[in-house]
Amino acid sequence: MGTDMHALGADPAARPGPADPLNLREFQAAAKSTVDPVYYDYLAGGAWDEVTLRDNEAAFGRLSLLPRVLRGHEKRELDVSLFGCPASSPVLISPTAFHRLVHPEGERATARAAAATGTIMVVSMAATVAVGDIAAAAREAAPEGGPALWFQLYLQPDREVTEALVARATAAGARALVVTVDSPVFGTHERDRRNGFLDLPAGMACENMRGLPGGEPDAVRPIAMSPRICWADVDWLRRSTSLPVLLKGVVHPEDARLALRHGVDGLVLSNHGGRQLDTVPATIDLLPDIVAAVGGRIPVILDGGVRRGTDVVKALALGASAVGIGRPVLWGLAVDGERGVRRVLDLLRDEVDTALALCGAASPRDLTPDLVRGRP
Ligand SMILES: Cc1cc2nc3c(=O)[nH]c(=O)nc-3n(C[C@H](O)[C@H](O)[C@H](O)COP(=O)(O)O)c2cc1C
Ligand SMILES: CC(C)CC(=O)C(=O)O
Repeated sequence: MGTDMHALGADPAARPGPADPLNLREFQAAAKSTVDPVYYDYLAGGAWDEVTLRDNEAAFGRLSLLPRVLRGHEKRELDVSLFGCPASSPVLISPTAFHRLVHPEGERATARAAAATGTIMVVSMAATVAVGDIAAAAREAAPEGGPALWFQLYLQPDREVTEALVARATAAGARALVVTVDSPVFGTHERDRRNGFLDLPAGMACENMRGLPGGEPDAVRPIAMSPRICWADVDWLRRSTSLPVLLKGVVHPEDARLALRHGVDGLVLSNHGGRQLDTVPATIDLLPDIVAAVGGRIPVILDGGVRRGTDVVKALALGASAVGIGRPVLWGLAVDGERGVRRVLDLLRDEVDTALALCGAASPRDLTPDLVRGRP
């Protein structure tokens, strides 16, 4: 056959075996069959009726792509640079808690896969491996250039505790702070209530929360979600670190404008994968308004429901600088540890590459809003 049909098959080492998942959905199915159903429900679930959870994915399906033709590009360039971090694709790893629930290596394996593929990983404050150990694992996998890790933070009511967390992340080499602001209280996950999943199993803990000020040297402090947190806390953080500060979970255009006024460096447009306030719109539906509010002054990264290269292309065309994936990384990790996460990242990168080519684009910069249409 003259075309490079199934180019993946060209390299025997990269060729998937008959049972290997071929796309992110197949990874989800494979994860579901291996992960303890209680933990699977924790990963999969959303808040209350899970309206937002479903809509994040459904909304991508309601959009069509209208490609351009005859553009004469030979190959695509997927690299992006965000806050001085070069990345091999516009897809980054959104912060998710508790990776050791699905694989004994936990965040270490995820970080190795991220480093090996040149992917930015946002480490969750609720990681089951300490950020310093995650960074060490990433350095082993890709010694040159240092790990492209960012650190996700819930601002703690006790500023001394937040300060200690920021100091740890900075010492580990984190290149940006992602402050999650959609969680003044924890959303209600009824699947977890029904299953009685209220705490981590013995031997697992939020390692970043160990030995913080005000506690015993080895004690693990609970993560506080506090409705008292306000813009003054963002101002304080902005003053107390030289790292870029992003806010994750801004969905209202007025808050996007406020973020600019408070000197925030970037936004992650996110509804927490439908796990906080239910019935918030799908993030892809909110993107045009947030992009308009920001007016190109800071990058907007979108997450929620990204499962295909076409989803990535739609978000970039509508003005996102990059997208994040949450659950798919955990599916890859559950199925095959570091290799599984690598495969998830590689599959999505290949899909983005093909979708760009089919849209007549040579890079994310060529994607414009006219390529996206609402379905009639
Ligand atoms: C199991 C799980 C744990 C999560 N933990 C965190 C977290 O610790 N901090 C945070 O800001 N967001 C957390 N999120 C939200 C993700 O960062 C992200 O916004 C969401 O998963 C994106 O949607 P997707 O899973 O559809 O890709 C979590 C999501 C899941 C599914
Ligand atoms: C431990 C939690 C704070 C993690 C989280 O954000 C989530 O499960 O959605």
